[in-house]
Amino acid sequence: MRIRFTKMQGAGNDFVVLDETRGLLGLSPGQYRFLADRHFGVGADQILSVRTASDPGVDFQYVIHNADGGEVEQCGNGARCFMRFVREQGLTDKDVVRVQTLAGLIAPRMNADGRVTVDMGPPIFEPARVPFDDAGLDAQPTGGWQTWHLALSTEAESPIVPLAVLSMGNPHAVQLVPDVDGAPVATQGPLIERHPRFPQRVNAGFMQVQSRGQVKLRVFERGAGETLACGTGACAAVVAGIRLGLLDARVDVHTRGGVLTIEWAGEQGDLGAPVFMTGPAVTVFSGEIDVPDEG
Ligand SMILES: N[C@H](CCC[C@H](N)C(=O)O)C(=O)O
Repeated sequence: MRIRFTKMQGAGNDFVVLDETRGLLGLSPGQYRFLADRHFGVGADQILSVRTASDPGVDFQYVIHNADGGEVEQCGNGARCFMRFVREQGLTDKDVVRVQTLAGLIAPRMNADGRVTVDMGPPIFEPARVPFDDAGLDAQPTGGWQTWHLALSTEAESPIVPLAVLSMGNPHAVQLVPDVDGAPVATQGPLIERHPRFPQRVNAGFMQVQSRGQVKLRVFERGAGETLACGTGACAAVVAGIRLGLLDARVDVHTRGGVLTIEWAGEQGDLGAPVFMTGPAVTVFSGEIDVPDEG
């Protein structure tokens, strides 16, 4: 099957974007994996599908697949690229669009400076909704909130890691590190991602707090490995930092691929306040590719 695609990136988190507004391609997990493959396909962290929405008042549907072919609920950097794509492709002339995702409605806005701000909706803290299996565990009071001290393997000398656990529609486990560049992302990332207490796996964040308004972040993403940036990961890390009493309401998140600005009013106690993420969205190139039928 020959398909057209657009390659995009948001702070170095890269995507293959497919316009399915005129008909669904019906791709299999294997075909998504092929498109994401950096040697045999196009290469991307996620595949984003742009589809029409059925509900009145909703402009588009946004479907996300990780590089491993699995469909997921949300992708923040992808939401910014989604906004740039629908404008550049002439699918809308609106400055703000309402987009239906598996995680619920989001509202990306194209700013005059070319950056995109997305209302990512409110964070979710209930363990069962992350989902996180907290059976038999005691949350450890940490700052103004809590962390969960998880052994990363059954071996005797396994590290015990204090994790802040929450969801942005997709699951996140965030830990504080003194130096993000020296953090054990490659070793602990996969162990956290597939930890048995996360029944749908989890994105593993490593956050270095530099001040109440500046952090550095690396994320080992569920289904993609370490990416240069993770938008929902940046949202989750800042919300966790605010709840732990370490951050103010507006934070610049320095990732390996660029800077994202996250704002959350939850510090004033409104835990249901939406999280706003602002950052870049870049079109790299468009092309066509033959996708093998078996995928
Ligand atoms: N790996 C994530 C999906 C992509 C999220 C990330 N690329 C972002 O910008 O939010 C997950 O499995 O939940």
